[in-house]
Amino acid sequence: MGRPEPLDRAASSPAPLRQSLGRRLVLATLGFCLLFTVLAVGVRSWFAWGNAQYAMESELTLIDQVFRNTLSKAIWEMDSEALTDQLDSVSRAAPVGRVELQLPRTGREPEILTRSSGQNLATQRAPTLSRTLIYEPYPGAREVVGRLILEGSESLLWERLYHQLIDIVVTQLIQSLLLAGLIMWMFNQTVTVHVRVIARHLAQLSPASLGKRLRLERSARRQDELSLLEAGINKLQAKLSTYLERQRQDELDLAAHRDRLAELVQERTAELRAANARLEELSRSDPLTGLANRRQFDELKDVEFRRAQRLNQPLTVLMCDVDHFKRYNDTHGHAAGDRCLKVVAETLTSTFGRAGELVARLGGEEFVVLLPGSDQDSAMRAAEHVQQRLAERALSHGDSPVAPHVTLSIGLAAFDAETMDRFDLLLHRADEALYRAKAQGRNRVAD
Ligand SMILES: Nc1nc2c(ncn2[C@@H]2O[C@H](COP(=O)(O)OP(=O)(O)OP(=O)(O)O)[C@@H](O)[C@H]2O)c(=O)[nH]1
Repeated sequence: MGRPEPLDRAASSPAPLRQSLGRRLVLATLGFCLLFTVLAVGVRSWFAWGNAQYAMESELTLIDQVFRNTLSKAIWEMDSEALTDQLDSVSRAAPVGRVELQLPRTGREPEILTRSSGQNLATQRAPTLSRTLIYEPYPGAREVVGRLILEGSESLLWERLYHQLIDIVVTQLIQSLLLAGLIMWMFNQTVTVHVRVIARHLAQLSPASLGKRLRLERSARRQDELSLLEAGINKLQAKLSTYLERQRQDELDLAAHRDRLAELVQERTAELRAANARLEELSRSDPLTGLANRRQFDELKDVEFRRAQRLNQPLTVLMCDVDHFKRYNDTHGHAAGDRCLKVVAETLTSTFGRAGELVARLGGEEFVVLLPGSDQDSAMRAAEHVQQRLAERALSHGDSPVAPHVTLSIGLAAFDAETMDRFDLLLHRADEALYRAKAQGRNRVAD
């Protein structure tokens, strides 16, 4: 068995990852976190600004409460030195950017005394507190002595916001980065690791390993999309395995059928060959005696004749005819006639059994013997020997004037290269000799 081939060669090793899901998720999370950080910083800064304004307003209120009575008293008593000291003290307070004291004068514009911290900006985003100064020289007598306007220090506001802003940005960034890291770690632990296991499993899959189930290394209690994917892959493998097994079985059955068919074809071919050989033999042999028939004789006679011509070898022909065979048939019956013909055939074949010698039945009670290599004398002796052997068989012939048993008349002709240029002439000579043998009284050999 060779090494099992992966289902798909292209998938045998996973392609290198150009972009991992985890990396994309981290980048997206980071982008989102940065956007979120910017928005959160903006919102928190807005609230921080509001809180700073509120805090500054509280501080100004406190300053107002601290200095209101002493200022009112200094104005009432027209103690300009104390008033100046008080104003300077108020303006030196950190939250105060500018302080203005309006002193009403009868029939004239109010006198305005101002102090600035020197760092105040012109935009006036800082809170402003405006209070009426009232002095009570004795209980129940309330006198309005002026108006105190406290403007907060905007530069201080910005400074405080700046410090808060750094805190906000740093904490927000840390939050975002921690969140992105956490998401990345969780995604890696819960998804990416298992997706890689699935990809590796699929890449190593081959027809031989279809039975190996995919198992994700995580709690079996988890039932989510990855569980669906795991179950789906295992189900698909099982189906594929069944399908391949059935296909393998079908192929085996098909191969068995094919082999059986090939055997049958071989058997039939052998039978046909044998039948053809048998037909061929039948077409070339006499069915009654089994001797060569005229067709086979005609095929071989010319071969032997040409060989005798070429090699200048002797060749003789015996034409044999059963004497008064018609009478034999009439006396003993046709079936006995058949048996008689068989005995004559056996006698001939047992006498002429050498290689190249051919005994054929030309038809009826007429036989021919082809004797290559035999000259006239030896052929004569052989012919007489046949007659003798037939006589020994003593086949009774009840109506033969020649002998009480079946006899043969034989005409003999030898090949003569000078007078015979084709076989028919030799055969004709043998026929003439047979005619002479008959004419001379039958049961003899004539040449
Ligand atoms: N039983 C049998 N008889 C056959 C067969 N073929 C031919 N014969 C018979 O052989 C006989 C031949 O008769 P003829 O040609 O007159 O020859 P004959 O009687 O031998 O006379 P001669 O040749 O002059 O001695 C006929 O009666 C044929 O019917 C055969 O296959 N079987």
